[in-house]
Amino acid sequence: MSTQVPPIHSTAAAPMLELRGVHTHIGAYHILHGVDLTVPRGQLTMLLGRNGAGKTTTLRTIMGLWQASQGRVLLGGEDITRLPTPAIARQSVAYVPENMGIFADLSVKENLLLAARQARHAGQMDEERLQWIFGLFPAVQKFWNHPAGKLSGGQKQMVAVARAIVEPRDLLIIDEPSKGLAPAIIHKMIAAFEQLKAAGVTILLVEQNLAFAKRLGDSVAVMDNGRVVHAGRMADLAADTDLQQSLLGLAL
Ligand SMILES: Nc1ncnc2c1ncn2[C@@H]1O[C@H](COP(=O)(O)OP(=O)(O)OP(=O)(O)O)[C@@H](O)[C@H]1O
Repeated sequence: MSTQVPPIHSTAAAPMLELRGVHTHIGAYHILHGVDLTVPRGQLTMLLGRNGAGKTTTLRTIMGLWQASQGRVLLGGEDITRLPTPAIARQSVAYVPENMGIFADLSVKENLLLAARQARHAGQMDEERLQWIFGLFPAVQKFWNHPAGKLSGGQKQMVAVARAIVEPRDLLIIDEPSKGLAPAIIHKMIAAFEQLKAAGVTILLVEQNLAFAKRLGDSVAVMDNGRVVHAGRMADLAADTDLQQSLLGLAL
C-alpha cells in the first residue's frame, strides 16, 4: 500500500477557510447569527456543538447550498460568499454531506469515477491514488463492481469519503463521518483520517463522537445557538472537563 499522496498547494499565508460574521436565514428562520470560524491550513478542525447548534447549516453555507444573508466566507483569502456551489467545488473543496451523497444504483467504481473530474473511464483514474484509497478503505476495492446502495452504512460512508479524495483537494468538509458506525468501523475511519492528516490535507469535520474528535482534532470550534462560542486547540478542550461540560453538556 502506498502512503504517498500527491502534494496539495498550501503555501499561501491566509487560513484555508475563514467565516466572518456569517448569518444565514432558511426561509423565515434566522439560523446562523454571526459565525466566526477559522480553519488553519494543514490542520484538522473539529466543529462541535449540541444538536441544532447550526453545524450542518454552517457547512452548507460554506458550500453555497444556503446563501449567507450577511458576512463573508473566504477560501484562501478569496471571497467565495456569493459563488454557486459548483464554482466552490471547482476551487478544490470536497464536501461529504450527512446523507453521504452517493449514488445507490451505481457501482462503487462509477461513484468514484463521477467524482473524478479528470477521468472519463476507470483506466484514466490516478492508479497510485486509487491504490492509496484502497489501502485506506479496503471495502472500496472489495465492492468495486457492486451497486453502492447494497453496501452497509459504514461501507457507504467509506465510499463517500473515498469520492471526496479521489482527486487531490485543498479542503475536505465532512459532516459526521462516524454517524451510525460500529466502533470497529470508527476505528478504521480514524486511521484513514490520520493518514489524510499526515498527507497535509486540510479538513473541517462536524462530529458528535467525542472520542473521534479528541483523537483527530488539531483545532476545535464549538457552536451554540448559531454562533461559534469557543475556538482553540483541541488538546486544550480535551484537557478541560469543566469547559467541556459548560460548552457541550458532557465530558469528552
Ligand atoms: N431546512 C430547514 N428549515 C428550517 N429550519 C432548519 C432547516 N435546516 C435546519 N434548520 C434548523 O436550524 C437549526 C440548526 O440546524 P443544523 O442542522 O445546522 O444543526 P446541527 O448543529 O448540524 O445539528 P445536529 O447535530 O442535530 O445535526 C436547527 O434548529 C434546525 O431545526
